[in-house]
Amino acid sequence: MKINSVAILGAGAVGSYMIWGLSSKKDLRLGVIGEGKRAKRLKQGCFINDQMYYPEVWTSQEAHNVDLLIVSLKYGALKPALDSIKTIVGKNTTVMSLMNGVDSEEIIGEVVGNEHVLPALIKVASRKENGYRFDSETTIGIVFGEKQAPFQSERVQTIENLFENTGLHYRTSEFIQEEIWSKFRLNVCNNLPQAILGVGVGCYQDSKHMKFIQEGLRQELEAIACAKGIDLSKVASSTRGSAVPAWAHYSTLQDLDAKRPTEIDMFSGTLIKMGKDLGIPTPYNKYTYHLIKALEEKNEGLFDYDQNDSRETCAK
Ligand SMILES: NC(=O)C1=CN([C@@H]2O[C@H](COP(=O)(O)OP(=O)(O)OC[C@H]3O[C@@H](n4cnc5c(N)ncnc54)[C@H](OP(=O)(O)O)[C@@H]3O)[C@@H](O)[C@H]2O)C=CC1
Ligand SMILES: CC(C)(CO)C(=O)C(=O)O
Repeated sequence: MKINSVAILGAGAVGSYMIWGLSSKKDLRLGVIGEGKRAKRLKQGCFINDQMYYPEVWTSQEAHNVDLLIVSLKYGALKPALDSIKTIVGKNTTVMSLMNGVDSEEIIGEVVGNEHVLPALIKVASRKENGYRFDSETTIGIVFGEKQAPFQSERVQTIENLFENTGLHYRTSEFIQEEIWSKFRLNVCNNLPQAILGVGVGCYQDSKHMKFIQEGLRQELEAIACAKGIDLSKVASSTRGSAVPAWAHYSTLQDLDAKRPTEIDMFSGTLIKMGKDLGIPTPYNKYTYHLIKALEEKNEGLFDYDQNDSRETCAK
């Protein structure tokens, strides 16, 4: 088996890493999904690390039964794109979601069948800056694998062959669910408190208060993982091996800074729902969820009160 065609749904920061790597692959049909204005823009090329790339631009129908579909959407765009994913996936399509969080695979699996979905995650720091930009050398890259044996399945080997000699960094894992949850822990514990305070990631080392909040989030997440049978001790700590400068802003803070909606529903929102189903209290996540939602409202101008606003709210 060989992969002859790959479609990328979400040609943003993560999608650009995949376009960059897979464009070097001879004999591969590489397309990005886009319709209307987005298609028009994508046809002008994708500017990545100071170079222009021209993947084909396909509608969902044109991409039907592609060998590999890579989903790299923001969480808020996933549900609106499910019809498109359903159209793209054919009998032979494998779907790999590189989205953060722990439920994109399940959401996609519900509409296309879980047998099409190969669980995965990506560790990359890619950002919108004169096109998209990342450091390919320091990128940890894609981790993927079967949920159960045989781990070296035909589709795993086929994807390894696809990524070979592309410059993409990748590895396979026999503990993919734990790997995904470990990345989730990294995001929930590091992205969220710093996003509320609006400071670099060094805050967890420099402030015992920030560390305290981080710990609260971590304990709730680990209790939920444990109740779901996810043994996080099976994978090395996801923070090990990736040096991050103290000033670094993870994606949630980047979203707030750019006045974009965050993916808080995918982080604390999912944990709150899971906690409710499992009878596990999640007060740190609830507080964090509502504060980040309120910061989104602040960005939308909800609290732009002015001196002429005559409404009275509470007593002095
Ligand atoms: N950025 C990073 O370094 C990392 C991000 N992640 C995760 O990866 C996921 C993607 O993030 P990121 O790449 O940063 O997000 P971006 O916003 O950069 O990219 C998402 C892309 O999806 C496109 N899109 C939205 N809806 C559709 C649709 N219906 N059809 C086709 N394209 C669509 C958007 O196009 P348009 O702009 O036209 O709306 C945009 O280009 C998130 O879950 C994130 O948490 C994981 C690791 C690192
Ligand atoms: C931590 C990082 C950069 C790792 O890929 C990420 O996922 C994020 O910023 O949300």
